[in-house]
This record gives sequence, C-alpha cells and structure tokens, in this order.
Amino acid sequence: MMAVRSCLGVKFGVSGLLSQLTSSTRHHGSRPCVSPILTPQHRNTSSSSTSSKVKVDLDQNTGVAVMHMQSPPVNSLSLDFITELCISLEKLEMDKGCRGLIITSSQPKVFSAGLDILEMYGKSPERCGEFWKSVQELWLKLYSSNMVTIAAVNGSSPAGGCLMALTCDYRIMADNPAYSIGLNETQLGIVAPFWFKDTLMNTIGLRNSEMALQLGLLYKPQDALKVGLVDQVVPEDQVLPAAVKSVNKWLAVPEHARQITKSMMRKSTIDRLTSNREADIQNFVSFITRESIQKSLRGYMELLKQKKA
Ligand SMILES: CCCCCCCC/C=C\C/C=C/C(=O)SCCNC(=O)CCNC(=O)[C@H](O)C(C)(C)COP(=O)(O)OP(=O)(O)OC[C@H]1O[C@@H](n2cnc3c(N)ncnc32)[C@H](O)[C@@H]1OP(=O)(O)O
Repeated sequence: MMAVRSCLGVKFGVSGLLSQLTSSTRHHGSRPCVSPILTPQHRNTSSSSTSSKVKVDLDQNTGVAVMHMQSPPVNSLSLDFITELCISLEKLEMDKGCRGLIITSSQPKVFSAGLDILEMYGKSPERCGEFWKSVQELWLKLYSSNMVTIAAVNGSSPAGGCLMALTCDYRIMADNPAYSIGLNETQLGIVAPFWFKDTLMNTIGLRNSEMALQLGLLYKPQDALKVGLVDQVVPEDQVLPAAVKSVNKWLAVPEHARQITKSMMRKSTIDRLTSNREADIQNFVSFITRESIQKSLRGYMELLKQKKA
C-alpha cells in the first residue's frame, strides 16, 4: 500500500506534483530512469529468481521482469502458490530497477485455472479465512502495483485466473479458440465477490459485466477482445513478444504521471476492499462453508474429473 500512497501524492503533495511531473524526464517515479546508452557493465544484465512455483526473470537493462507461473498442472491458486506470488511481487515492487512486469504461464494451455477449489472444499473455517486473506492480498498487490503490468494470457483463464489478468494494465491473449477467459463463478454455484465484480466492471462496463457475471460466461479469445476483456489477441507464439512490445510502450510514458493516473483510476475500488477486508473474509467463510455450497463445489469437481474420463 506504500506504493498507492506515494502514487496519491502523499509523498510529494499536490503542489509538488508539477515539478515531479516535469522532472520525470530524468527520474521515473522513485525508480531511476534507465539510460538508453548502455555502458559495458550494463549490457546483458539480467537476474533470475525461482521459488518452487514462481520463476522471475528480470532484465536490468530494460527494467522489465517476466513472472512465469509454474504450479502444475494448471496454476490453480492454492494458499502456497498465492504466498509465493505475493512474495515475488513484493520483491519486484521494492526493486528500483524493476518498472514493468509481464505475468505469464509456464504450464501448457492454461494461464491459471483460478482459485484452487480444494482450498475451498472440506476445509475448516479458520483455514478458509486464511486462504481468502491471501486472495485479497494478491489482488491488492497486483491492482495497486506501481509497475506497468501486462498479462500475457497464453492459455485458459477462468475465474480467479481471469481476475489476475484483469488486475493488469493490459491483457494480451493467445488466439486459440480452445482457450477461454471469464468470471464463471456462477457456473460453479458460487458468487464472485464485490471486488471481483468491480474489477470486471472497471474493464468491460456495467452491461457486459451483468451478462458475464450472471451467466458465468467464458469467452473465446476473439469474443473476449470484442467485449474488451482482453486488449489484444495474437498468434500463440507471439504472446510474449507482443507483451514486451506493449510494456515498452507503457514505460515510455513519464512514470509519475502514469502512476498517479493509474492510482486515481483504481483508488475507490481498492479502498472499498481495504476498508472492508475483515467483513469480506467473514462473508466468504460463512458462504463457502455452507452445506449447499460445499455440495456445488463437490459436484463441480466431479464434473471436471468426468470430463477427463
Ligand atoms: C453473498 C456473497 C458472498 C460472497 C462470497 C464469495 C465466494 C466466492 C468464492 C470464490 C470465488 C472463486 C473463484 C475461483 O477461481 S473458483 C475456480 C474456478 N475455476 C474453474 O472453474 C476452472 C476449472 N478447471 C478447468 O476448467 C480446466 O481444468 C482448465 C480449462 C483450467 C484446464 O483444462 P485441462 O488442461 O483439460 O486440465 P484438467 O481439467 O484435466 O485439469 C487438470 C487437473 O487440475 C484439476 N483442476 C483444474 N482446475 C482446478 C482448480 N481450479 N482447482 C483445483 N484443481 C483444479 C483438475 O481437476 C485435474 O485434476 P486431476 O483429475 O486430479 O488431474
């Protein structure tokens, strides 16, 4: 949240804004500007960090990190995986040399299968609460990031996977009709919470969100493009190159101006969750532990297994 505060001018004050903006040709936000002239020691500088489920490659020349989600088989968001994602994001956010982030998947055909259903089925209320707190944390970190964030959606991305992509500044999806993206919660008999709904509405508007959420729609890439759920659809092997191209375009904008604008656009949505976190956790726990909801989740998991057989 420090990132958000600094974006909102707490650090600089409104009167300092103009001078900050005019000085942004020298310094991009609190991060140093990357010199276009490469000195020998700057050439080919990149670092790589890998935890068991998240691999991050940071190119220090460009200030762009690529975060590869690698939690087999389908990058479903378990408590452990979310914790690793949050730690990686925190590190990148603190790293003055990182200004842009591309999120993608190392798993074939899937960006992320969304929240791990097994974290919501047959678990104690305490564990469910802990899980939901981590989901909130991940959303807050991504949605309020000072970095330019690009989702390179190289596979299917239902529910929580779609939410992750929606938190980014720009979404590029592989043009493969076998893939789909959307907030399909109602199809599982569950309800997308208000901050999922807000994030979707901020992207595709009220009417499209009403239909998408009530029907639990999963869109093929070309349909997702039409409705504005993704910003670009490219051939599968072009997803990452297109993301690199986009991130550079976004990074060319004076950084303070971009960050403050992003924060202005997202602040009220973020505030709504931050001021209601505990109540939201309680709502989730009491909803998800209901017998009828547990039954729906069980049925859905069986359907997933049957689909395979
Ligand atoms: C009154 C208001 C109260 C508010 C309360 C709020 C409540 C809100 C609660 C929660 C919000 C929920 C958000 C979510 O994200 S729920 C998760 C939704 N996800 C899905 O629907 C996706 C399901 N998966 C798929 O559709 C497919 O798996 C796929 C398209 C992602 C990939 O297909 P494919 O490559 O064919 O793989 P398989 O289907 O064979 O799957 C492999 C393996 O993985 C298991 N699996 C898949 N998805 C999940 C998942 N989300 N969680 C856990 N496990 C998953 C699948 O079962 C297979 O397992 P295996 O048979 O053991 O190999």
